[in-house]
Amino acid sequence: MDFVKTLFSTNLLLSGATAGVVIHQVIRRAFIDLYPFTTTGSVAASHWVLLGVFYRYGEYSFWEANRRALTLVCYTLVSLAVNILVYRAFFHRLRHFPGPFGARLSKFWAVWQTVKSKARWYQVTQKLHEEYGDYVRTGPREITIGDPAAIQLVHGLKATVKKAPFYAALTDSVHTTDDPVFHKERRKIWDVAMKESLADYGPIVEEFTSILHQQLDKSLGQPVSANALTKHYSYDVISTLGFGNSTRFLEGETTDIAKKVFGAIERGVIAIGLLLHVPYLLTIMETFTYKGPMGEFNRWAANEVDRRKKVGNPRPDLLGHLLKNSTDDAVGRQLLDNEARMIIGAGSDPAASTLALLLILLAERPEYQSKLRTEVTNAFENNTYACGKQLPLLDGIINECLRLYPSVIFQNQRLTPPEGLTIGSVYIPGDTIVCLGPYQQGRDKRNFVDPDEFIPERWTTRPELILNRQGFFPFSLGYYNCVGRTVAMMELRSVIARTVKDYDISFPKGSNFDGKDFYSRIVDHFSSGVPQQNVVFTKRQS
Ligand code: HEM
Repeated sequence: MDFVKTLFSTNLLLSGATAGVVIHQVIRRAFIDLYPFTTTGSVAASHWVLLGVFYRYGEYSFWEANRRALTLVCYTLVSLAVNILVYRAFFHRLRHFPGPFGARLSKFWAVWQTVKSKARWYQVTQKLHEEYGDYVRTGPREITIGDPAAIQLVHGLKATVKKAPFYAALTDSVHTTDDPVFHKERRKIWDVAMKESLADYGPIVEEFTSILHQQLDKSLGQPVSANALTKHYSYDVISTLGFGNSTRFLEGETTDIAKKVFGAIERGVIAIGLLLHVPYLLTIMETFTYKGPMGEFNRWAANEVDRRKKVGNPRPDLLGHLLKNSTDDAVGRQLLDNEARMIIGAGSDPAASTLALLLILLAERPEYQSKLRTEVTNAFENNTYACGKQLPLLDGIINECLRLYPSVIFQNQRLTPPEGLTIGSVYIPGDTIVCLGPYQQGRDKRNFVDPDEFIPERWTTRPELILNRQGFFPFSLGYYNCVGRTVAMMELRSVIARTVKDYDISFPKGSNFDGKDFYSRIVDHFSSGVPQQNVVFTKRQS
């Protein structure tokens, strides 16, 4: 009975309802969801404070004081939730933007759409643009933009936006930070590291392409997984460029630890694809999985940093530069561990996806293999090819692959400055997350003629098929663009040029490859996940 009396106490009900209104007004513009532990801690702390107040100043037993404190906290939370939902639905500064009703209320709507679309959020946003236009509200404080006029304002060098809270949800690195000052300082170090070693990276990339070919020679005429082959290649290359220590996947001499680590990365990116809509869950996941599924990866990266510190490296590597430029304390050490993981995560998956797609696109189009072969053969000097070298059709094929299927398919979320952002006649209020991605722009009729068609000539002999070149930014743009772009292009050029020169690429006999179905199954987990596909390599007579 006491319990029922407490539960229906008018005083508690009114106090809770009022507290909900007040708290909502205070936190309305803040990203409290970025601090899940502080938020949960504050709720728990408020229960204990209220218990103390009721016990000390009210004439209640401990258990009654506890009941009243709990009831008041619950009423406050319910009132807060109602306030938040009503405000988001009808009074929010983004209320004039069209979009599905559920998206106004919570980002869990986007999580649900991701689940329903089998991790193809990029297809969901594409449909939303068709239904609602260029500016669609995809979250309580999020707008997805399809308007090409916004590209430079969101990603260009003069953009006033910064990285969105998603980036701050993960541990600090050059990529995962929303602090522009920290990013600028750290990015300078990465840029110098890349620039100083570029000439040394070329021969390393070529060496691994030779190893890849040695492996192909062992399985000529047999089905080979394009996904596994390119993943092994990109892991081996990036672990050597990054740490001076190849994972040796291509040669099949890898360790169990490396296998476990890279299995953990694959599971990790799937979780990121789902949870990037709710960054606070990413923070929680990262905290609790340090010793869990991703723990193996974290420990491996930390060991690599230790090993690299001890042994030095006669070959130039990225970590060597970062070591020289990080403080020798706990903060510097943590940053190095985070960036060691970054090197592998950012450096392997996107390059592997693009390489796999290039092999599949070429297997589908033997006519491009023969055109490319002519171009590449003429570019060989003394029987060698320098992967830094641009070739028109080769780069056209790579560009067309990245335009149609960008391997970082994430919409590069940004946050508008407090004064907001104006694009033509559209005003987006301050502190809004804006999403503008390479997939949607690459497929836009305002940027490309026949945008869904694979036409490499638009980059060579048919420039009239490109209406707005700015619509092509698979490596992003501006200050936050890809630091590894040149290395990535070296890998793509080296593998594709040399493979097409020496091999015919085809699908296994009787496989009836259905391109429309295959490409529609590409999934979106920050980088793109390419469905499993076998290809066959046949050696050409030189
Ligand atoms: C085909 C291959 C690749 C593609 C398509 C690609 C694409 C991108 C894109 C779109 C971004 C911006 C992401 C964002 O704004 O959240 C990015 C950032 C980044 N990429 Fe790449 N990338 C590739 C390969 C590489 C390689 C080989 C490395 C080498 C380590 C690398 C390192 C990075 C880093 C460190 C960043 C963060 C840069 C910053 O925030 O300042 N990427 N990449």
